[in-house]
Amino acid sequence: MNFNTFYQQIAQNRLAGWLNTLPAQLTQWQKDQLHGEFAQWQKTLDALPNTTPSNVDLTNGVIVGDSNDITPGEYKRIENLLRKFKPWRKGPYHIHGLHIDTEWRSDFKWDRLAPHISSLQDKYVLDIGCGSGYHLWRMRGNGAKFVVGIDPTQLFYTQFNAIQHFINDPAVNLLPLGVEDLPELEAFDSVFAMGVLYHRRSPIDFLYQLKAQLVKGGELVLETLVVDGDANTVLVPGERYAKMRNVWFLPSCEAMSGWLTRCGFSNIRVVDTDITSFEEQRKTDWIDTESLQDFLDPADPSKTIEGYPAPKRAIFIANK
Ligand SMILES: Nc1ncnc2c1ncn2[C@@H]1O[C@H](C[S@+](CC[C@H]([NH3+])C(=O)[O-])CC(=O)[O-])[C@@H](O)[C@H]1O
Repeated sequence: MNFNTFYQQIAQNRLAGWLNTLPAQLTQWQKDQLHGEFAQWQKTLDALPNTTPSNVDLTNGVIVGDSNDITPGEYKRIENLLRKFKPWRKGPYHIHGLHIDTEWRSDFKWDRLAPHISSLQDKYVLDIGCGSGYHLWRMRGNGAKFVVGIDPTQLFYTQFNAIQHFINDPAVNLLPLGVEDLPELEAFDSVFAMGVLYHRRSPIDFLYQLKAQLVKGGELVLETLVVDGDANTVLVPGERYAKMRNVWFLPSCEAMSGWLTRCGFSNIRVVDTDITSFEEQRKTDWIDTESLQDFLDPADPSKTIEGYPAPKRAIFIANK
């Protein structure tokens, strides 16, 4: 929980303006965290053994060393400690041969979008709502110069730090912030916002917040739940959608493209649509909670348990 290295880095780069607001925010955040489960997780992080990975592969996955780099005792210790950070939702991670088989195959999403995005070589990249940061590592593997993820969920921040413990790459960072905490940085070449728009009560304001992080001409990669329909179709579910409470707006692809146009984005493309499969989201022994199978109607998996269309996701790419 020491952000000094991050501050030193951004003082030297185009994010320097962020130093006007960020240290005060993070100092306040740190004051609020010094108790309960989070304090316990910090102790668990401190107990992780230091290792020297023989290789770090962020191109084909997030693959850190292999089991020959460590003793069987260290392997067991790493496994026991990392299991304390369940549920592991986004991944998978391979740490010295230990396969963290997460609920989501986040690599599937990466494979769907990777052929369509601009090269991240030497780019500044921001991932809003990055979860445990799986895609941050893949962005770095794609050549990004400096990667920042933000996510306000304490557990995901902790999981990121567990992976960072083994990779130790100062160019990849996760800050425990929400999108609403960001000033208008206008500094990132690419901004990713995946799986977040439907959690926002004001999706148009959210799109403006994303735009405010991009340099002129920069690229937005937005992934969200969509429904079938025309430019005027938007589903606002009842209290729950697929058992999730905080789901607000599910537009059709046409409606979503219209919102992006209204917010001043150009060159808007839908590069992929995909119905979430049981291969991509499923229960594993790295989560103790329910998963997709429990969220769909057992008699008709094309519907959620509430009777809405089952989760279908689309990837939009646009420029500022
Ligand atoms: N105000 C907020 N600001 C930023 N993030 C937030 C906020 N509120 C919640 N989140 C975060 O947004 C993420 C959404 S999950 C997508 C993960 C990844 N992007 C993925 O594409 O796999 C989607 C899902 O599982 O429903 C979570 O990690 C929240 O903590």
